[in-house]
Amino acid sequence: MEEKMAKPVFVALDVASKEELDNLLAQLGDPKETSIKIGMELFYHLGGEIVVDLAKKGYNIFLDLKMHDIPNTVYNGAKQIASLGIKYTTVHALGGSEMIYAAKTGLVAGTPIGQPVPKLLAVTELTSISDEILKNEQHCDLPMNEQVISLAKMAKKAGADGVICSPLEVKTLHEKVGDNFLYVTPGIRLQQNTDDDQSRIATPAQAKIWGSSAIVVGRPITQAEDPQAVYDMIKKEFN
Ligand SMILES: O=C(O)c1cc(=O)[nH]c(=O)n1[C@@H]1O[C@H](COP(=O)(O)O)[C@@H](O)[C@H]1O
Repeated sequence: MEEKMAKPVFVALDVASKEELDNLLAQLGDPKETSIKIGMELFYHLGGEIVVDLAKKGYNIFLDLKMHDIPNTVYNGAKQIASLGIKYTTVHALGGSEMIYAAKTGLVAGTPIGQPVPKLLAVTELTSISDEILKNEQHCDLPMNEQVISLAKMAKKAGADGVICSPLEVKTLHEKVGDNFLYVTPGIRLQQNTDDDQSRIATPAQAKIWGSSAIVVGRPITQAEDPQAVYDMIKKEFN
């Protein structure tokens, strides 16, 4: 993500079939201008082959499998992921520093010679987690901002290239964790109110102001009447 390049807006392709995927991609335009996120719904259905195909077409791919397991298993999983031609992938920061380091070394070991190593992003607290859930279900004594900062510092030390967090936390993360780290933010909504599963949300313009390195947008694009128009509008608003 060099400074002069447009910052990526990853479209979360959370669809259930190849047909829906093809329909959506046809509406998003030139693969070389399009950043996509493939998550568990599509990957569990279609597997790695579709990822390789899409990478060959030129899409900038974020493969979001949120690994969270013992270090040895994550190392071997990351090694496989690195062979698919993707640019970004995820682990849960709560898996700990040893697991994050294992993911990083697995990615390095599995990347074909001459190819760039995929960027490793550690999910801090999911954007669906509210202050109440953090306190009452995770029994975390820290406020959300501090918990995210603490996980981001740990992930950076362990070898991650960046974190996934809400745009609401990015300004403080720049101050406390540094500018030379990626802050990739889902929880993007076009208005301030939503009645869905997201909790810590912001608009693309706010994400830009607070310094997100990239944003992830699913339903506001995929469920729009004109996904291409909304995608183009969000890219402009964020860059
Ligand atoms: O890792 C992610 O991408 C992720 C982390 C997180 O904390 N919150 C979050 O929503 N996501 C993903 O970002 C996408 C958001 O989709 P929408 O809520 O439809 O915009 C989904 O694919 C989620 O899996």
